[in-house]
Amino acid sequence: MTLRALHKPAAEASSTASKLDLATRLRRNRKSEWSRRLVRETVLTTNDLIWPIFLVDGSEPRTPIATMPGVDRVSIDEAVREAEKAARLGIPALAPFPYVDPALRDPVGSEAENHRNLMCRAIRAIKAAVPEVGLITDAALDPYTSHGHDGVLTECGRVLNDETVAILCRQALALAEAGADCIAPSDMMDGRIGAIRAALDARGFTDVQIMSYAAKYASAFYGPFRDAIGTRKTLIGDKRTYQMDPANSDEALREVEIDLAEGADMVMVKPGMPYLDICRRVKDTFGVPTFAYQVSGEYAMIEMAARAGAIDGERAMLESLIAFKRAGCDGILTYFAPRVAGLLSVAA
Ligand SMILES: NCc1[nH]cc(CCC(=O)O)c1CC(=O)O
Ligand SMILES: [Mg+2]
Repeated sequence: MTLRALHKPAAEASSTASKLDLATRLRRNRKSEWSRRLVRETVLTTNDLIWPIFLVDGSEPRTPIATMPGVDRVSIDEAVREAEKAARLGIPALAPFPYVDPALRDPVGSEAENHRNLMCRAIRAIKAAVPEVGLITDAALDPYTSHGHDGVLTECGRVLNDETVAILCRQALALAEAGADCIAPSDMMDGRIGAIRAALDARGFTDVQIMSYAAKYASAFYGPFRDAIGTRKTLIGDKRTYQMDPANSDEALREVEIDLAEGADMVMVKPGMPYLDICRRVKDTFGVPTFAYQVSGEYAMIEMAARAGAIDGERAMLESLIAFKRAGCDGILTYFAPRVAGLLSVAA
């Protein structure tokens, strides 16, 4: 029986059952699709999407990532195709991440400063072909270090803050020089936003934006990402001396406040779904462009559960993304970006 067949006249539907005397019945506004559309408080649009992609050198155009079904590492040529796809679908920006040849990794991440590295070559190629798609490029050393940390590691296992920030500034300059529109420091060193802003400005890159990974937690949900960029096996220890404790919320506001004072144009909360309370507090407190990263482990949970038949993948994807909008986010970094954009363009 279809839903339409259930729409019987009220008189016929009500009969002997005893009636509650309710002035307000919230279900009235939910009774049909037109009404649900009318009272909907938030919308998800293609303008809300940032699409993270993984780059790799070599002869293969695409290599799969076992823990992220449906997401591949792509060559630079293929990344240009992805950027063209983003433009076609109306996705505003891409966030590329490199799988760096292990032979190029060293303790201080020197390859990050190489103006001819994989990221810089990809940025130039994408910007030459599809200049209208924004490129939001990660500044952090983990793809480039032999130990997988986001900064310089001492022999006794400490990640050095100020030494790392100096390198991040040079990395940011290489990215900006290659044509990056926005630098996204994801390392969680103290003071890096101000230092990167000053370095960019000193070299004339005053229009290059900074999206700060401001409240980034030491999370188990980054597992598949570390497979994608090849740091899961090499990472020594964990990142709890620089990424935030999942138990903290007030501290996230301090992180955001400081990054804004240092010149961040946009801020990010990461991971996403387990941290929607943080998104809401950040948006309510500062009223600045606020983004969330629906990270690799969140993607994997939804996608793998869907492939196993446990949940409806398309609905779970859309529900997870509208939740970010409801929590106050202006946009979401999500591996689902092309799929969602495809759906939204069909719906429009
Ligand atoms: N600078 C590292 C970085 N940048 C983005 C992610 C994770 C993104 C994801 O899981 O999708 C990470 C992982 C980490 O901190 O170990
Ligand atoms: Mg900070």
